[in-house]
Amino acid sequence: ILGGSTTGAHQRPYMASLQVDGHHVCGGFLIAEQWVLSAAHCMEDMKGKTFQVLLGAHSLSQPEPHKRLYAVRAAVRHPGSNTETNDDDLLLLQLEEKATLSEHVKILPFQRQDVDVPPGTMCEAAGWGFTSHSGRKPDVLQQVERPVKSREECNRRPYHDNTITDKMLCTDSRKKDTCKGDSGGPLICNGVAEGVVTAGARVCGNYKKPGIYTRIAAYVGWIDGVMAAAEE
Ligand SMILES: NCc1cccc(Nc2n[nH]c3ncnc(Nc4cccc(O)c4)c23)c1
Repeated sequence: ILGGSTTGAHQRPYMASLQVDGHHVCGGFLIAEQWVLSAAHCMEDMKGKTFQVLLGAHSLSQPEPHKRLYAVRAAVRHPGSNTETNDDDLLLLQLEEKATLSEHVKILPFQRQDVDVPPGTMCEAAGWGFTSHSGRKPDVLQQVERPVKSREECNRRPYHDNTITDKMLCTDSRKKDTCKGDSGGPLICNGVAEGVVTAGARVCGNYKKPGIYTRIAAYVGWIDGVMAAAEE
């Protein structure tokens, strides 16, 4: 997160850190007791390594009473996701067991109505991604407030030039923005998860490349279907 601030400890108890070999690689968030939603691109540089999901954390390094690493029973990428585009950039992670919910570990509701967030709506992103262009990694959770930018404007040059589909949304990225390591985290508008951070052009903090998010409401059928199928 560029240009943001440290979150109050455990004020975002739905946040997940996706870890490979004990290192934070992506964000994610708890959408059900045994399910974390994140971004498919987070699984790209995995080379068959194993994911773990850290819940209940504020600091990535310090011992905290409610921090707990969960093994992943299943990782389900959206079938439309691929390395060439930002399309369908969603990943569902089934935890090895149900998360123990508490004041520090909670489910974040997501938007189920497939209606665009009005441009200008102030939303929040959070994560443990880069806090500087030089690649500084924070130890504690960061957050930033960003206004939604209309798809019509976001699709113009010099912005994203017609690559933003109806299943994506944009936020202004002037100085304050998401960055490497924030992928997979939520965009929260009025207390509801509306988007999932996707890297897009990978540029951070440049107004010419607004932040891009996958619109969760456009994938409710897929999300419910994957979770239901695992219950059978
Ligand atoms: N703001 C959009 C966004 C959301 C999530 C991730 C990303 N960026 C990135 N995703 N993956 C990456 N691999 C390498 N470098 C990256 N960005 C980068 C790194 C240092 C300085 C800088 O200005 C930008 C990214 C960008």
